[in-house]
Amino acid sequence: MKEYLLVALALLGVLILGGLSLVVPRLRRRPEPPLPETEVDTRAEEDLAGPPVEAVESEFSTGILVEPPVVEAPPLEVPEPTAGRLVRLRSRLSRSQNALGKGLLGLLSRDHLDEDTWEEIEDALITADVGVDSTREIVDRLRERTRVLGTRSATELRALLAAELVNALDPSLDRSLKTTPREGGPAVLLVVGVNGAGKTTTCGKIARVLIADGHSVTLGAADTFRAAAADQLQTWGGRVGAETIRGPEGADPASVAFDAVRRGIEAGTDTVLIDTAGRLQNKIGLMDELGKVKRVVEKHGPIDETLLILDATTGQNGLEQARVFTEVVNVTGVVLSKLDGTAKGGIVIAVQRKLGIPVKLVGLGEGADDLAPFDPAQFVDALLGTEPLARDA
Ligand SMILES: Nc1nc2c(ncn2[C@@H]2O[C@H](COP(=O)(O)OP(=O)(O)OP(=O)(O)O)[C@@H](O)[C@H]2O)c(=O)[nH]1
Repeated sequence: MKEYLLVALALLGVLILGGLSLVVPRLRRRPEPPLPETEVDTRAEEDLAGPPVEAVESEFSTGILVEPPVVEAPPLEVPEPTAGRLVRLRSRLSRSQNALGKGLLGLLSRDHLDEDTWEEIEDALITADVGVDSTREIVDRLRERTRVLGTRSATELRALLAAELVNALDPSLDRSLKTTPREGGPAVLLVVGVNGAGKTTTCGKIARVLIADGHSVTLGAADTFRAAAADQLQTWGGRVGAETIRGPEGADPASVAFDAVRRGIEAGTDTVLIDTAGRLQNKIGLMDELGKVKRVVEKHGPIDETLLILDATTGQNGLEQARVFTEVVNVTGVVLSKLDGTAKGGIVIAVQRKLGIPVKLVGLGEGADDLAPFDPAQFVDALLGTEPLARDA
């Protein structure tokens, strides 16, 4: 019995060894799976493998990494610096320069400044939309100074005229934009004005001005009346990397404005810029809507700056509309858009004088960087077509 057991065990051992010798070479010969070559193969493998895990470099790494396809975002634009823009864009004031500057300088070059000439000077200023009161003041001062100083040469007269125009623009006014963030929150800028004045375009340009000056910006598309306005604003923002907060068409502008400021706080942006709708049929409607936007935004904190966009080509008519806005919101600065499209650059003087609010920026074209910080002396030089040195002489 014992012998049978030993023989059976020996046979079993032989069988096991024989079986192994058949299986092991096959395992050794088994080919490596092919490396994925196409994106489709890779995707299929990834699908089987489950969610992707971070690649870890190890001794087992094949060294072949298959990069995911790269979707190229359009490169962000770098807006032009704002310093010196008015000087660079001075040729855009050529219409006004031809009508006002050349005319005035021609009159002042006459040999004899008689009563008729002074009247013609007055007419030229009034035609250029300087406004009757401002014109009288400018001409009276100019006459007085000419008499006292005994000025005769055309160059001296030009310098005196330039000085009076600068004086009428009150160079002491603070024209800086209040864009420095407050503690715990961004600075908030509200942009108001009638429809077509160039609000959305100017909002986009202001965002670029701020970004050029090193600020981060969140845009609020609270002009929910015109669906395209939000698209337009988003396109402006996208070009310089500013996020745009928008609501559905016809949404409550106040809630969009509120969300934009909240987003600005969360994202830690420096400035929130809110575009509003101006398409309101009457003063009551305007008061209601803008008043609500203001109240709701102020739940986050005070509004730092309210900019009124005025179309320079509407001249004195625009001033009446402007007054309505100043009654509803506390306008802290005026942006005169489309100054390139008028021969009546004198409107800048009238606007400031009538509204008592500084012109802070001027629009000088449809290009993205055609918005310049306003500077009275540079503006007058551009308007008269004189070089700064001639005025200072
Ligand atoms: N030439 C010139 N055109 C300008 C200037 N600023 C704005 N525009 C043009 O004015 C037109 C109206 O501008 P929008 O920004 O759409 O005006 P809006 O006030 O937002 O209009 P609504 O959204 O309808 O209320 C556009 O064709 C702008 O390109 C400027 O400084 N110069």
